[in-house]
Amino acid sequence: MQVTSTPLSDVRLVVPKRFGDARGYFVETWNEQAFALNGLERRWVQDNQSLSATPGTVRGLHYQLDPFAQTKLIRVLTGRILDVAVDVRRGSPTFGQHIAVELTAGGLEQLFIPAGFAHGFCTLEPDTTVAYKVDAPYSKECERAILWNDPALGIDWPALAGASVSDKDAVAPRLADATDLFDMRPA
Ligand SMILES: Cc1cn([C@H]2C[C@H](O)[C@@H](COP(=O)(O)OP(=O)(O)O[C@H]3O[C@H](C)C(=O)[C@H](O)[C@H]3O)O2)c(=O)[nH]c1=O
Repeated sequence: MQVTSTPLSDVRLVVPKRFGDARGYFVETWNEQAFALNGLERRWVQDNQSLSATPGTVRGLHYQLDPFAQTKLIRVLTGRILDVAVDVRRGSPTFGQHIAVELTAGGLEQLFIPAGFAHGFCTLEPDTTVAYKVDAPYSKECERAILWNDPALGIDWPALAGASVSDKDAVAPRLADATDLFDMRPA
C-alpha cells in the first residue's frame, strides 16, 4: 500500500497494492493493520455509495460538525472523479485551501480526508459510482455545505462541472459567509 502526503496536512492519497493476473486483479481496499501502520487508523462505522449518471455531476462540498464530524476514505468503483477537499478549520495555516485529485476505478486511488475538511467531487464519466467509509454516522442536524464553485476557493473544476447539482448544493453559502465551521484557534 502506498500512502502519499498532500499539500493539506493529514489528507493522504492511498493506493493499495494491486495483485494482477490473467483473470484481472485483487486488492485489499482497506486493512486495519496497514492503515494503522500509516497513522490512518479509524473505526469506520458506515459505508456509503453513490451513483451519478451524468458526467459533470457535482456532489458537495459537505462536512459534518462535531460531535459527528467525519473522516472519509473515498474510492471510485466505476468511472472517474475529480475529488476535492477544502480546509474549513478557522486558524488552520491552510484554511480555505484545497486539493483536487483524480480518483479512478482503474487506478484504485483512495483519498483519506480527516474531519475538518469539506469534501466534494465532480464526476468525469457517465455512471460513476463512488464508495466511501466514514468514522461517524450521518447527522442531518450536523451536516453543513459550502458552495462548490465559490470563486474564493479557486477550485479548477472541469468545464462540465455543474451539469447536475442538488438543490441543496446549489444554494450553499460561500466559505466567507459560512457560520458553522471548525475552529483551531486557541480558546
Ligand atoms: C450522506 C448521507 C445522506 N443520506 C440521505 C440524505 C438524503 O435523503 C439522501 C441524499 O443525500 P445527499 O444529497 O446529501 O447525498 P450527497 O450529495 O451524495 O452527499 C454526500 O456527498 C459528499 C461528496 C460527501 O462527502 C458526503 O459524504 C455526503 O454529503 O441520502 C443518508 O441517509 N446517509 C448519509 O450518510
